[in-house]
Amino acid sequence: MKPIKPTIIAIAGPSASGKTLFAKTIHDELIEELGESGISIIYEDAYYRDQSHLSMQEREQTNYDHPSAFEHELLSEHLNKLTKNQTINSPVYCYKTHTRLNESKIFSPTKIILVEGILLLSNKELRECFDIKVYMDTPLDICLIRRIKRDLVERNRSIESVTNQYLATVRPMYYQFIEPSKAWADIVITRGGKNRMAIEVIKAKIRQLSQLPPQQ
Ligand SMILES: Nc1ncnc2c1ncn2[C@@H]1O[C@H](COP(=O)(O)OP(=O)(O)O)[C@@H](O)[C@H]1O
Ligand SMILES: O=c1ccn([C@@H]2O[C@H](COP(=O)(O)O)[C@@H](O)[C@H]2O)c(=O)[nH]1
Repeated sequence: MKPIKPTIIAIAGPSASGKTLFAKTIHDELIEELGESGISIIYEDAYYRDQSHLSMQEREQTNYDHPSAFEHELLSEHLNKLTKNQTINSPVYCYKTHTRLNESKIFSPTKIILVEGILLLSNKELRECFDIKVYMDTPLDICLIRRIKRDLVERNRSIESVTNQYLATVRPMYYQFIEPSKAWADIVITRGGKNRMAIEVIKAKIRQLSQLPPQQ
């Protein structure tokens, strides 16, 4: 029997808008039903360019909110392979050292692939890989509060480094690249990663797609 072509769903939007929480909630609530080969998540952040050739001071100056910080060409190559039911070796990124780890993650195609990241809809090649494009439209001030809390606890940051980075790059790049990319979205979600109705709507669509017979 011919394997089903994976359906790729992008979840884009500003940093700390709830993309990860939204994707993980959908994944965790469907994994038992769909099984390991049914649904998985890929993170755009894993495709930040390696910076091990730079000093720590130089890495701290990088604009991580500009499209050039990502190896989008590798991500679109990987998504194209997955749609052909090929396995990929996904990079692993570390926020604390701002580098890729010396390891990769073997990632096998699943029927549904959720891809989450800030700049997924800003890149034409990537957009062409997505079957459904979702944008988390959480107000920027709410995102900032959540980002401060998260980055202090999970990403080894000080309040000063989070606020400096926010003013220097996060906020301007949001207005230049992320907010305009909303125009490409099929579905715009308000109120972040806990919007229960939005979670249920996407789950229902995934269930419907998962029941389709193999394509001829
Ligand atoms: N609706 C919400 N209410 C409260 N906290 C939330 C909500 N959505 C997300 N968060 C929290 O905000 C932080 C950032 O969310 P996250 O999903 O990591 O955002 P993103 O992946 O868009 O950067 C996390 O600590 C998460 O648990
Ligand atoms: O080394 C790094 C890499 C990324 N960032 C920041 O992360 C966010 C994107 O991740 P989210 O999970 O969507 O928040 C982006 O805004 C970068 O500024 C970083 O600080 N350091």
